[in-house]
Amino acid sequence: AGLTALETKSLSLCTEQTQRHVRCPASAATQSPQIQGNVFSIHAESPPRVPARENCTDGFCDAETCPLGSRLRPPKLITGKPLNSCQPMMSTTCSPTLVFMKQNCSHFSAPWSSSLGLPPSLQSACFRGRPEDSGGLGSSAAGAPCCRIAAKELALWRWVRGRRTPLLPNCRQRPGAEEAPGAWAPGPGGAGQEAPLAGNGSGPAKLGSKRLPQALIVGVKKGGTRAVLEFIRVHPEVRAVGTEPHFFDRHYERGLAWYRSLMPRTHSSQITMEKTPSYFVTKEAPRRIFNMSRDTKLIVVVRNPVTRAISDYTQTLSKKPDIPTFEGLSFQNRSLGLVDTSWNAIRIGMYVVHLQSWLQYFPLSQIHFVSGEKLITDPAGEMGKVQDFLGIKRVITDKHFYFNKTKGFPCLKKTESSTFPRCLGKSKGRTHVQIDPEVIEQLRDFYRPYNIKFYETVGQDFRWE
Ligand SMILES: Nc1ncnc2c1ncn2[C@@H]1O[C@H](COP(=O)(O)OS(=O)(=O)O)[C@@H](OP(=O)(O)O)[C@H]1O
Repeated sequence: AGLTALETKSLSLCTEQTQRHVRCPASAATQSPQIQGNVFSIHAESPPRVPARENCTDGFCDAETCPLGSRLRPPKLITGKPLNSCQPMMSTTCSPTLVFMKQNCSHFSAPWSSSLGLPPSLQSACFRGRPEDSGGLGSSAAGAPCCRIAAKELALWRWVRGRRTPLLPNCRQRPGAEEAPGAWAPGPGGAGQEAPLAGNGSGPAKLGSKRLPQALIVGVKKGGTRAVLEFIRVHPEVRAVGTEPHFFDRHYERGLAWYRSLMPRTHSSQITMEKTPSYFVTKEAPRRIFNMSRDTKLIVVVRNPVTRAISDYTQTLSKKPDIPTFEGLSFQNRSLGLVDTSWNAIRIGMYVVHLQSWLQYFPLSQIHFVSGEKLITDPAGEMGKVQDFLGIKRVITDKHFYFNKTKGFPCLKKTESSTFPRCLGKSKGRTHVQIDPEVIEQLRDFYRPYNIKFYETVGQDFRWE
């Protein structure tokens, strides 16, 4: 069974940019293959900026390094390449479907291509994936040899065929492995409401609709937001966007329909979520979120603001080694103890200041504060409270976590998409730069009144002193 002309073309429509983002599975997961005229293409818009591929590792993308818009480059047609030399093209294959498959690829073991019924030209272009292609997700990378690229191609192939073929018959599939919802999603819908899929009761229709989120993790940067999102999405009643959409801060002009198109498909009983930590310090975000829905539940992961600032600085330093010292940036006048509140790393930690904007639109009962510290020492306890807040059964419990000594953090025994244990990526749980203890003391003094006011406002003592 050879590919039709259309299918052949589809494989040649890949972009350089997408290749660079091949490690951004979740962001890609919102792209949708589209048939445009006679060719296969990607629904695309220009990105605000393009992160380097190496900044987008582990399937977890940092806000700064992997903005959602970055993947939305207009596709370039790669011409003149014969199909049987398309390995690089395959690695640039450009759709959500494809990248989602990456997550499942550890469920396959090669050889797989012959089981696909692909033509020999395509089979020869496939290869056994390297272990790191299995998703690069911490300890799960030890899984079966995996064909990330092959898996993508398979997904594309299946998508083009317009049906969901059974998973590879000759491949080992781990029990419990399941395809991510939204994997076979069509292009972005119209208005901001639900977008149910047309269907005949099989395939995508089973996956539900794209809905605007009912709950958001709005902050704070470096508080532990990724951990909360990855932990909560294990819950069967929660589906979440993997990358940070930055809709309410950077992309608001794109409209709710665009935003909704990024969402995973959910059933009516499921909660759609996303996390973008910068919302918490974005002046317009509370009003914009309120305008989307006044019932939106808000989660804020807070952490000792001094440690948070150092974490923030450590992250920036890892990308820009030439920046001034933390000590230098923290003060307008160090000897006078005058802290520079215009520096974002400092300003973000003045939680009570930012909270005021939220309280103008949302009652406190609609905002849940997670302790970033307890999230590390007692993840199940903190996640229990998150589940209560979301009004869902306490499914995520102690038995979902184990402490990974190498990582020094709690990790998941299994995830939403994999039965392998998984820790967060390298950018989570970094060793912090050493800071002059005197500066730390000065910053503690600076934050104390803000912290106290914050505890009073939210009725919770986070014990950062
Ligand atoms: N289980 C687990 N594994 C790894 N890391 C964990 C975990 N729980 C909380 N944390 C803490 O999360 C901090 C990163 O916070 P965020 O995910 O909010 O960062 S970001 O704003 O999205 O960049 C990160 O900060 P650093 O330690 O400074 O890197 C971690 O301390």
